[in-house]
Amino acid sequence: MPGTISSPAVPGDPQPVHLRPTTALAPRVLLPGDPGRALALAQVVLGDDRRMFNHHRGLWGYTGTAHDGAPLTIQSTGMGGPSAAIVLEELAALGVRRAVRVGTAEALDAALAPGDLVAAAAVLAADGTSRALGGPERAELDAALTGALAGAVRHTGLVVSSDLVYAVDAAPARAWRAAGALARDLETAALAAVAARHGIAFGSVVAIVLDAAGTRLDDERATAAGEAAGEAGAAALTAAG
Ligand SMILES: O=P(O)(O)O[C@H]1O[C@H](CO)[C@@H](O)[C@H]1O
Ligand SMILES: O=c1cc[nH]c(=O)[nH]1
Repeated sequence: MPGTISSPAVPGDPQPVHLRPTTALAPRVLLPGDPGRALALAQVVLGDDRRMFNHHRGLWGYTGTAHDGAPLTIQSTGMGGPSAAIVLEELAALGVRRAVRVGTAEALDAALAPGDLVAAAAVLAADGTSRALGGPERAELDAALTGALAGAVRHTGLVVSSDLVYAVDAAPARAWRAAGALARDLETAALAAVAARHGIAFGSVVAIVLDAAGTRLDDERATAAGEAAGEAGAAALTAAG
């Protein structure tokens, strides 16, 4: 019918709607939440052939050749599980096979210092999106990517994903800490659930921007920490080949 486009042929395998790529994408991708981090990483980990391929919905995406000579895409997911799930679902339809979230997070473990990087070996799903997708309460992330990240960062372990940055109740954080979670973000669990549905190898590394005592990094140091997570993610995609 004029003025319409064909609906997805296969439920769960949609035509990209929120991403509008203007060029082919790489089969491997870094997934920062923050579009600004996507731009900063594009300038650091991609060569001179880098180009922006998406700005629709403010989801800045870049693609080019990484320092290992292979194509690499960097796509921001926005904040929260629902946005992240949309983005990875559409990247799956666009052929992505390996993905690493390169994010920021709040520490639960008092041993973590602001600026520390944490590789998520596993994620506890305390968010609505991963549960709506039928994901497990606890998901293990890709062993090869996690192993490569673990070699580059100070902490590797359990991360939890929730739906609230501004919590209204301290009890959940106490329970996550008791379960051994080192840090909390919003997207790792949702991305793990989408990745599992599509057979995408998925890892996650997060920079601590708020410690367990409530000390928050200033903008400059938080930006640098997020970029360090991004560089660790790019190196892990190379190392885990
Ligand atoms: O810095 P990014 O990757 O966006 O990740 C974290 O920062 C946002 C909250 O400040 C949430 O998206 C959270 O998961
Ligand atoms: O979940 C998060 C991640 C980064 N910073 C926060 O304050 N919360």
